[in-house]
Amino acid sequence: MRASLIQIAVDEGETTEARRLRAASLVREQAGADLVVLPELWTTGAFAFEAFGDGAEPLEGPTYEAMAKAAGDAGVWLHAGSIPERAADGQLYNTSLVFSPSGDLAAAYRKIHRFGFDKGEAVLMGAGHELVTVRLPGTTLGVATCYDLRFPELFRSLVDAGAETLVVPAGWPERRRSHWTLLAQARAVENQAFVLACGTAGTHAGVPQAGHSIVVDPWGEVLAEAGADEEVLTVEFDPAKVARTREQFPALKDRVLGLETPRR
Ligand SMILES: O=C(O)CCC(=O)C(=O)O
Repeated sequence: MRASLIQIAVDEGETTEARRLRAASLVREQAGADLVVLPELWTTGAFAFEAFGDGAEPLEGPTYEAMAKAAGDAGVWLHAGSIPERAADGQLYNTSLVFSPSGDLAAAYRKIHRFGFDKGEAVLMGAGHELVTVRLPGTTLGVATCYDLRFPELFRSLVDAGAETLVVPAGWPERRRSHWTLLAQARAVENQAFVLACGTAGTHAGVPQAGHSIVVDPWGEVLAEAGADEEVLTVEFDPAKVARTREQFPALKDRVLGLETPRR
């Protein structure tokens, strides 16, 4: 399986429309790949909180249209990263879109864990509540977004739902890059799954982005890692390695569920 992670730069000098056109053209250039991944909130920037309102789109808005067409033109599965979605009731969500090679929407995932504690995304956007997996030929994707990476129970639930390849678009900041790399490897090792984590490059809202998109195999080995700048990270991997790893080192079978909290 060939995957291309498009670590696009999100800088304020470029308009959303220009970046959308550029992203669509980068997706088309990946024709021949099986799966293409874009990062989180690449139209506005994950830290450009004041742009979320104006940059918000209905689910089937301009980014949906452009990405559906690009996926169909390239004939690839496309995880188009996430958009600030404005739902019919006006609520904003950080929503990821996955398209099939015919350009049809295969899944939409509203980010469950919102980042910012008492500000930013955590107060501006609503929380998703649904796990999302997507069946591809040869593997099942489990979908999560950025800050979700810090919550292992979400990934375990995705594994229980059949996920073998965990796809994590992000807008991760440079100042916590060591956590990004460590957590991507941890999620791969503990779930015996591939992790494809695609970040952004550039600086927006004064926050330098980490870049360093990374692909980790079910044994925790880093198959490919990008640098800090805009880059397309392409990697070949064998999805059957998930089943082999889980069979040869069957740690997932030793889970003990339903532990009780001790009474004091
Ligand atoms: O968890 C982190 O350190 C970064 C999370 C983040 O930037 C996000 O979810 O947008």
